[in-house]
Amino acid sequence: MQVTVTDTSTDNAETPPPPPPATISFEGKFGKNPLADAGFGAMCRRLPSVLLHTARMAWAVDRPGVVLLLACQLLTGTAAAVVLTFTAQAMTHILGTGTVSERLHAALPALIVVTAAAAIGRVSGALSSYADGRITPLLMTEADVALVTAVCRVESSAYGEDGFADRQEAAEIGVTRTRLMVQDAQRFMSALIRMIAASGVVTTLHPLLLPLLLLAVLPAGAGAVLSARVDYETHYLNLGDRNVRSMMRWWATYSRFGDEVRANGMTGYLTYWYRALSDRIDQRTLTAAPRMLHITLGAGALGGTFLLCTWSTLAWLAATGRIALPVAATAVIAVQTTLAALSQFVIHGAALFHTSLYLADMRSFLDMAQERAPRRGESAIPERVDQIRLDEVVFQYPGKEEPAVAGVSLTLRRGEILAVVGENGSGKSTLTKLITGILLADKGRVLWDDIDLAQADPDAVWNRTALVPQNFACWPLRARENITLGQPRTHDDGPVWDVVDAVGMREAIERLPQRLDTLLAKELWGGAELSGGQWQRLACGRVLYRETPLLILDEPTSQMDARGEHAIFLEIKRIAAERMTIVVTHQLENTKLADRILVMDQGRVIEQGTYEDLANAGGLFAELVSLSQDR
Ligand SMILES: Nc1ncnc2c1ncn2[C@@H]1O[C@H](COP(=O)(O)OP(=O)(O)OP(=O)(O)O)[C@@H](O)[C@H]1O
Repeated sequence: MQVTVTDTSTDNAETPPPPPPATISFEGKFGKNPLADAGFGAMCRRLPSVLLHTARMAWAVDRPGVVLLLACQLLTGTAAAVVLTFTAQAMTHILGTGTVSERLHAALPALIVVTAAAAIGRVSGALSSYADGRITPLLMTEADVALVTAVCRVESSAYGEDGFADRQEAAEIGVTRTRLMVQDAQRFMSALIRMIAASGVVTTLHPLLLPLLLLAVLPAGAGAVLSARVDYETHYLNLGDRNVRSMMRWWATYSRFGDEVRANGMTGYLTYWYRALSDRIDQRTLTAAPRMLHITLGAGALGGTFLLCTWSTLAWLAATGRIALPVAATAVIAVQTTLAALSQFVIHGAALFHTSLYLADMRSFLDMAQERAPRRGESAIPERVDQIRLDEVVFQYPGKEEPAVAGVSLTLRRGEILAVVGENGSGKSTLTKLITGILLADKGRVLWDDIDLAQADPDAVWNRTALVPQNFACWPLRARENITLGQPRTHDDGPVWDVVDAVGMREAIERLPQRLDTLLAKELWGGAELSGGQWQRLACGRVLYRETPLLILDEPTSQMDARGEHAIFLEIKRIAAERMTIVVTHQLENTKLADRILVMDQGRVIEQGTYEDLANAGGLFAELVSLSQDR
C-alpha cells in the first residue's frame, strides 16, 4: 500500500494550511478491481452460481423456509400463467358473437378461474415475503458471525498484511448486503417463472411478438448491469478511504478519547479532516453520476424504440387481418404482462448481480482469513510446563528493514521471575509475543518442554498463557466478566473476589451500584466507569484468575498508584513458585523482584543477571538506572 501525503502549504501563507488526509492507493494484487476486465457476458454467467450459493446458504439456516419459498415461487408462476391463459379465453368469449349476457355467460368459467388463480398468486406472493423475512435475518447473522469468527481466528501476523483491513471493510459491506440476497434471488426467480409462463402464452398468439418484446427489454437489462458495474467501481475506488474514515470516526468520537481531543484543540482539525475525506469520497461518487445518466438514457432510448416496434407490429398484424380482433385484444394484455415480467426479470437479474459483487468480496475475505488461520500442527501441551527455551529466535515484521528480535536464546524455568527491560522499540513486546506463540519465529525455535510452538496446537498453548499486554482492553462487560473472560464459569464468585482482593479492588467494586454485576461502560445505560489505574488492576486480576503455567505482564503497573503496584508485585511473588513469570517494565526499581533481568537492545539480549550485578556492571542497565535517578 502506498501512502502519499499531499502538502498544500504555499510559500507566502503565514501559517501553512492543515495537511489533507493521506491518499491511499493499493498496489499489488489489490490494486486491480476484479471487475475491471469483466464483460457483460461474464457478469450474466455469474448469476447461476450466485443463485446456487444463495440457495445453499439459505438451506443451511432454514430448510422449511427455503421449501416454502420455492413452493410459493412455483405457485406464483403457475398462477400467472393460468391468469394469462384464461384471460385470453375470457377475451375471446367477451369479444365474440352473441348478446352481452350470452358472451358474459360463456366467459364466466374462465373469469372464475382467473379470479381464483389471481388470489392464489397473491397468497403465495405474501407467503414468499414471509419466507424471505424468516431466512434473511438468519442469513445476515450467519454471515456476520462467520466474519467476526474468521477475523478472531487468523494468525495475528495477518493484521499487518497489506490490504487485510481493507478487504475486511469490503467484507463488512458484503455482510450488510446479505440483507438483499434472498430478496433479490426470490424476485429474480419469480420474475423468471412469470416470464416463462407469459412468453409461452405470447408465443402462441403470434411467434413474432416474443423476439420483439425481448429486444424491448434487453437494453434495460444491459443498462442495469452496466450501472451496477459503475457503482461497484466507485465503491472499489473508495474502499481504502472509507476504511480510514470509519477508523478515524471511531477514534474521534469515542468518549474515552474525548478529553484528549478537546484539551489539545484537535476538534477543528479532526472535523476538517473528516470533511475533507468525505468530500474526496463524494467527488468520486459524483464523477460516476453522469456515466450512470448516460447508461440509463441510452438504455431507455433503445428499449423505447424496440417497444414502439412491438406495438406497431401488433397494430399491423391486426390491421392486415393476420390475427383476429379478440386475439389482438388478448395480445395487448399478454404483451403488457410479458413486458412487465421481462422487465422485472432483467431488473432483478441486475440487482442480483449487483448484490453478488459485494457478497463475492465477503466470500473472498472469508477465504483469505481461512488461508491465514493457524496451521501449526496438533502437538498437545501438557497441563504442567516446566521450561520454555528459545533457540536463536529471529523475527522481522513484514515491510521492516531490521528484525525486531534478532537471535535471542534463553531458558525460562518454572518458579522463575524474569524481568525484560530495554529502551523503546528494543523488541521486548515482540519477544513476549514469540514466547506465547502469538507470533511464530522466522528462524530459530521456541520450545515449551521440548514441544516446538510451530508444531503445537495454538489453542492448547493459549490455554496455558496469561498476558497483560501494553494496550489491554477495557471490555464493555460486567465487572465479573472483565475478570473471568476466557475462563469457564464457576458456581460462586469466591475465586473472583479472591482475585479482586489480590489487586486491591474490593473497595472500588463494592462501591459500584451492582458490585460485580455492574456494566463497566458508562456510555451504556446503567453502566459505570473506572479510573485508568483501576482498569489496569482489573486487567491484572484477569490474568491472575487464569492460573496458567506462564504469566506475562507487559508494563502492568504503568497507571497504578504505589499501593496498587505494591499489591500486584506482592501477588506475583506469592504465586511465582507455580509458574514462569515474565515482567516487561521501564520501572527499573520493579526489576528487583526478578530472579533474572534481561536487557534488550535492537532485538538482542545484551546483558542479563540480577539487579545488583547489572546495576554495577557499567552497561546499558546501569546507565538507565542512573538516568531514572537523575532528577
Ligand atoms: N505490528 C508491528 N508491525 C510492524 N512493526 C512493528 C510492529 N510492532 C512492533 N514493531 C516494530 O518492532 C520493533 C520492536 O517493537 P516492540 O514493540 O517489540 O518494542 P518494545 O521494546 O516493546 O518497545 P516499547 O518499550 O516502546 O514498548 C520496533 O521497531 C517497532 O517499530
